[in-house]
Amino acid sequence: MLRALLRRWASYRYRFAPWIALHLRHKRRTIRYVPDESKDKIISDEDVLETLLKIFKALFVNDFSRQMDYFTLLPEVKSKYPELPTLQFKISKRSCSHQSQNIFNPEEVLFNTLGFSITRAQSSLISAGTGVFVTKGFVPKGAVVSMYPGTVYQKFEPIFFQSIGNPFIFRCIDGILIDGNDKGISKAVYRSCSKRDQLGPFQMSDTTWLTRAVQNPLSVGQYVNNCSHNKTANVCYQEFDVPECFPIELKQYLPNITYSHDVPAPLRCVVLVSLREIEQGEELFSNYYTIVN
Ligand SMILES: C[S@@+](CC[C@H](N)C(=O)[O-])C[C@H]1O[C@@H](n2cnc3c(N)ncnc32)[C@H](O)[C@@H]1O
Repeated sequence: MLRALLRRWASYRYRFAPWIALHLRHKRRTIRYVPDESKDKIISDEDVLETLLKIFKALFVNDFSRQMDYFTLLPEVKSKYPELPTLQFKISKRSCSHQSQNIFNPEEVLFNTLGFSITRAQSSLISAGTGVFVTKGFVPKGAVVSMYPGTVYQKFEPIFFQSIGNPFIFRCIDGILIDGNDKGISKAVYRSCSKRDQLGPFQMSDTTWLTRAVQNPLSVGQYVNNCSHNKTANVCYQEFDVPECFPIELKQYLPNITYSHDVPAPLRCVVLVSLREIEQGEELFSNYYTIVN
């Protein structure tokens, strides 16, 4: 009996442990079944990488006046962005009249690049707090819609104090944990790890998801709520390991950082991928329960 129970628990790839523990007794819970661990991904890593590079490059170009350190210290970076001289002209004209450096805000860049924008707002579910909505445009099936920000902990790393009363601890399919809480001790840990990994003026991760003014508009995935029987899941989580070849100038938009400095593994990110077309005004819902056979 005990062995059967343990086997069942081991087959759960529960995404949010406290939420599962509280709702395990509910008979009508929604579950996502995956036939095999290798079949968990909806889209390929190459597609995820392509989308992230596309949006990060657009954010970088849009915000290029803040990137002068890259151009001065790493001249090869500038040669990768041939569109910059024209933009520089547009920006200097605009900043004279508006005292503004960005041409577009990050949500507009997202809309212009991927065809939709998302934001946090009061959930359409009663007492579910904040949720994430598509505010403009539409999301096609199989697209990267959002990212799950936070500090990445290997299975053996200490997370006890950060996890107390914390509903934002996400569990990856291989047991790696991501703490996406933007408050309290979790926030302090993320900021400290981010500062630790900074290379001179070059940031290796984004810290703005800890504030209301996000620099990477995809980094709100920690606020996506669990589906219900009336509101079925329209997105699902997918792990993505950042390859070594990832451009240094775009790392400033990655919303994840490893807890330990000396882990010889690639940086783990988690993206949310659309399971169907999602229209303007719809709330995003994921599934906090996954069973891998
Ligand atoms: C990862 S957080 C999601 C963000 C959360 N809504 C907030 O405002 O902070 C997970 C928590 O959201 C709430 N939640 C998520 N899905 C829900 C649902 N379907 N119904 C009620 N509460 C939900 C629960 O409190 C859960 O512990």
